Amino acid sequence: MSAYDLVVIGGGSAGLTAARTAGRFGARVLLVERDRLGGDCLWTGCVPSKALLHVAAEVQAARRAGAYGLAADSGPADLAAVMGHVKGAIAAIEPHDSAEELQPLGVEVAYGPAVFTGPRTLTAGEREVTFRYAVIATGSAPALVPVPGLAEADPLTSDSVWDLTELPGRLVVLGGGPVGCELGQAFARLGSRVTVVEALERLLPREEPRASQVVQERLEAEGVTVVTDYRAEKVADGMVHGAGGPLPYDVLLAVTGRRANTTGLGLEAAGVKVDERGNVRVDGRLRTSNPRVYAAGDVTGRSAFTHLGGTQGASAAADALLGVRRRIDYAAVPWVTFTDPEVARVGLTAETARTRYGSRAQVRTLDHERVDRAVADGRTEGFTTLVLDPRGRIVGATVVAPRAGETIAHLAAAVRLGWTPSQYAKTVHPYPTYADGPWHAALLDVHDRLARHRSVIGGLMALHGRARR
Ligand SMILES: Cc1cc2nc3c(=O)[nH]c(=O)nc-3n(C[C@H](O)[C@H](O)[C@H](O)COP(=O)(O)OP(=O)(O)OC[C@H]3O[C@@H](n4cnc5c(N)ncnc54)[C@H](O)[C@@H]3O)c2cc1C
Ligand SMILES: NC(=O)c1ccc[n+]([C@@H]2O[C@H](COP(=O)([O-])OP(=O)(O)OC[C@H]3O[C@@H](n4cnc5c(N)ncnc54)[C@H](O)[C@@H]3O)[C@@H](O)[C@H]2O)c1
Repeated sequence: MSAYDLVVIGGGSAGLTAARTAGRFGARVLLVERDRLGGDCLWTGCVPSKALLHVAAEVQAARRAGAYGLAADSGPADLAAVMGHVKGAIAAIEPHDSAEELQPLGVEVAYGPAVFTGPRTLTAGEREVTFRYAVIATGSAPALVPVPGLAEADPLTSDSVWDLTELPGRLVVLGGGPVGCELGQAFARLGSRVTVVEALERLLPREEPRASQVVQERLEAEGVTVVTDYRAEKVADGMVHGAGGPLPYDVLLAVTGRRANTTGLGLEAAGVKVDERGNVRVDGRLRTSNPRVYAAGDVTGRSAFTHLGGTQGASAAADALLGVRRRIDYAAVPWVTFTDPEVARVGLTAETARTRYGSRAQVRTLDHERVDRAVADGRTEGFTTLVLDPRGRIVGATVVAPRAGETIAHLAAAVRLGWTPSQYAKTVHPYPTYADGPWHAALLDVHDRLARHRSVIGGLMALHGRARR
């Protein structure tokens, strides 16, 4: 039986980062992967989706070229060529996540499913292993909602959509969350007739209502049919059926959420408990109910993003091996939905702030008609919202704009550091960029405060004038 300081189960974003971190500490580390290193992000998530969105954006730009006197091509794209670009991006990134890259860090890789056999033992494929600590980083998988006929219709999911070789004619996307909106827009731009169906009253229901509205208007302007408040009741005869009428499809894509991968892991043998939603239950230090076993990434239900999964993986490894407690400030973790325009957020929405602070919450919104870069690009539909707590600190922000994902990083720092808008505004931002949105939103607050303290400033000016006389 081989013994390790740390055994990491799952070689996705969370597991790879946990293993690399532990390897850098000089620990004896085993990473167990049942399939292929890289996980969801590399093979079926972030990388393929962003590569697809890139091609779709280029196709969209070509379609608009007619407005500037160039011959615009309005036919459908060649999906095989598009997927060639997607696979190229995966192939270029794959080596960074490989066993060869891990080896110099002292991380061993074993292939096969990991199954706990006791609180400090597991099998990794054929091997029996003991560990001082383990990190469960087995991720999540697409979950089908229990709609009669849906499973039988064998819809595509975000796992299998990458195997398409021909562009769907009529594509119905069940689920208007980030995956549904990103993929729905991409396929529409490539030439499919897309219907995005959302059970709740708006797309991207976790975001600011205005962000949902901007995205819906954009999708509709690009030919997508958006159906909200629609509960699918049955799938039969090539149609989704619900109170809103039948929705016929050639290809059905079900992207209605995900479920943690815990089946067959032997969690009971390890004394690891799951919560009522099937996620591995963790405390603030990412320890499970077995203090020798940690969990990180999607499997915890406390992360659905690569950057957060990685951060959790590193924290879990440092906590286990060094006793270093790195509290993750979840309130300051940004995320982005990569539609066009992008929807980027950190922290509270205006509504959650009002629920928490009542009327003492303050909200500053700047329309991007006031952002010169947006005007130059013809992209003034976006906006920036800053949400302030009663002490005037930035506790939330939403940016809707092209490249909002780049803009949100500085706002995440502001939330983490508890900055007020005036502290944020002290950093000079380059002109003309979309970062002007948050900067000017912060300046709005500064100017408002100046206006409210006009008499004090008047007094100061008078004093200064007298001193100079
Ligand atoms: C379409 C799509 C687009 C996305 N886009 C983004 C984005 O733009 N930005 C972003 O931040 N996030 C994005 N995400 C989310 C992101 O992909 C996930 O949050 C992230 O990949 C989760 O990482 P993880 O390490 O927790 O799990 P995973 O990456 O799923 O890795 C888990 C690994 O564990 C292995 N495994 C499972 N069970 C066992 C077992 N018993 N034994 C051994 N190995 C096992 C699996 O084979 C897998 O390799 C997207 C997701 C989807 C579906
Ligand atoms: N850019 C990113 O960081 C990114 C991109 C994609 C996905 N992700 C993450 O991956 C996870 C999964 O994303 P997702 O979009 O699959 O799930 P999700 O849970 O975020 O969204 C699913 C949507 O489907 C809707 N829905 C549920 N049942 C339905 C039904 N019967 N009919 C119609 N609609 C229904 C839900 O109301 C919800 O809006 C999310 O947590 C997301 O944050 C991140």
